[in-house]
Amino acid sequence: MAQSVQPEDLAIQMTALKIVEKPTENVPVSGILDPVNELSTAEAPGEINVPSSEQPDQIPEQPMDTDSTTNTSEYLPTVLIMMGMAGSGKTTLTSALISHIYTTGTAPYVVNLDPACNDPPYGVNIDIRDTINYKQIMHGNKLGPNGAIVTSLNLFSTKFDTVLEILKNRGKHCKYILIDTPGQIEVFMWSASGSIITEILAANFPTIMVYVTDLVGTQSPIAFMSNMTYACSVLYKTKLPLVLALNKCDVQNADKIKSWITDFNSFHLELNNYKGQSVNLASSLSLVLDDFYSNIQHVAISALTSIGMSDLFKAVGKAVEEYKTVYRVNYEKLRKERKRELTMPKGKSKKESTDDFAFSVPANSAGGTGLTLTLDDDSDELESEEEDPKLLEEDEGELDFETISQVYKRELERRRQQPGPSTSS
Ligand SMILES: Nc1nc2c(ncn2[C@@H]2O[C@H](COP(=O)(O)OP(=O)(O)OP(=O)(O)O)[C@@H](O)[C@H]2O)c(=O)[nH]1
Repeated sequence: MAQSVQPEDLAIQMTALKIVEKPTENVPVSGILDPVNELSTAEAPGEINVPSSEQPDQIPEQPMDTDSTTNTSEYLPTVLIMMGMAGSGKTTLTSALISHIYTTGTAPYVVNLDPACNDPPYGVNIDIRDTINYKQIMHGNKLGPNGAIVTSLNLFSTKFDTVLEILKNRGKHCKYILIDTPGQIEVFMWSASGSIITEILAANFPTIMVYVTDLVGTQSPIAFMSNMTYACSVLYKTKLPLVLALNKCDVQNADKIKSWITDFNSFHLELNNYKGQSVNLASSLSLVLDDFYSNIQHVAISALTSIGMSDLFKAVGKAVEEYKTVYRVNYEKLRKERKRELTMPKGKSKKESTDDFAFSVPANSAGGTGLTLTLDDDSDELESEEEDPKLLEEDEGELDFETISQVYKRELERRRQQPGPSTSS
């Protein structure tokens, strides 16, 4: 049954949140300034706890271009966001990637965004579970499991500026930042917080979606098509480069799936063996997905035995190039467009082209139960912010993402001050 959460309750919970960073044994974090001091001078709204017994070692600092507007991500770490259906092998793959990255002589930085997961088999630097008590959220707000995941992510995203500060500092000393996400793709992908987190990351680092597909579970063309439809929605929602990791090749040969991806006819040939309405749908969808396949790379891997890890990293390398030449270029274009609109005199149709602005928070996009972020299309608050000259003076590269975060917080504040049944499931 649908549940609702009083926003004022969540606003109170939000203020008590702390981002906890753990430089773990497995994932040493090195050469970093004292993050507590640094963040306090940076006026970050969140707090971080670093156990004093776990102070990081020193390593020489690498040069990094801090100008986020110039697309020189040479020294920036690559963010890999692990996506995929439940049980596809995201966590196992994250573990395999960590091992592989260690063999190159560097340590990755690891973030867990799944509030409901069991202890992962690797060290995590920032774990949403250290900030949010998922069970408390579920029981305290009378939510179901998915509603509690959405609410946990929404609460966590309000502190993501603190996480970003940490990642920027730690990222000077690592090549990869790995982000594990909940198995419920739609919960992450179609929640406002999922969009905010992904977009903030993509604005600051080369960010690649690694979509993990379970080869065993996608042997029938219908199951395969369902899975690819999900992957396609991730690609078009984020517009980020996507690498398809065909996982579990140790127990299931990937040749058939690869041929379906590369050869339209071989998929249709297989479909002929099936009957029913879903076959027609799969057949029609395959026409659409042909274009999708041409935009992605696919690699057969085994997260369990580490087969294919080198190929996966090669694909990631190409995806980073794509990020720089396609995503980043489009982002800069849209950012300039957005800035031009913001500086337009009042009365002009400044929001005309923002509907298809890839990086804005979609109205009514929070989805699910829990803390639902709903921005009115003609929000006065948003307009007044657009006209705020202070905002216009801010770092151009981060303007849109600052705005998202501020709008989010202000929306919570507004709801807190106007109690009423404004969240719904
Ligand atoms: N044979 C084989 N099993 C695998 C492989 N990768 C993962 N598994 C198994 O698949 C199961 C699910 O793996 P997880 O890594 O937990 O999958 P997940 O996508 O993180 O699952 P959720 O967190 O529930 O979304 C586990 O039993 C793994 O051991 C693989 O490459 N080969």
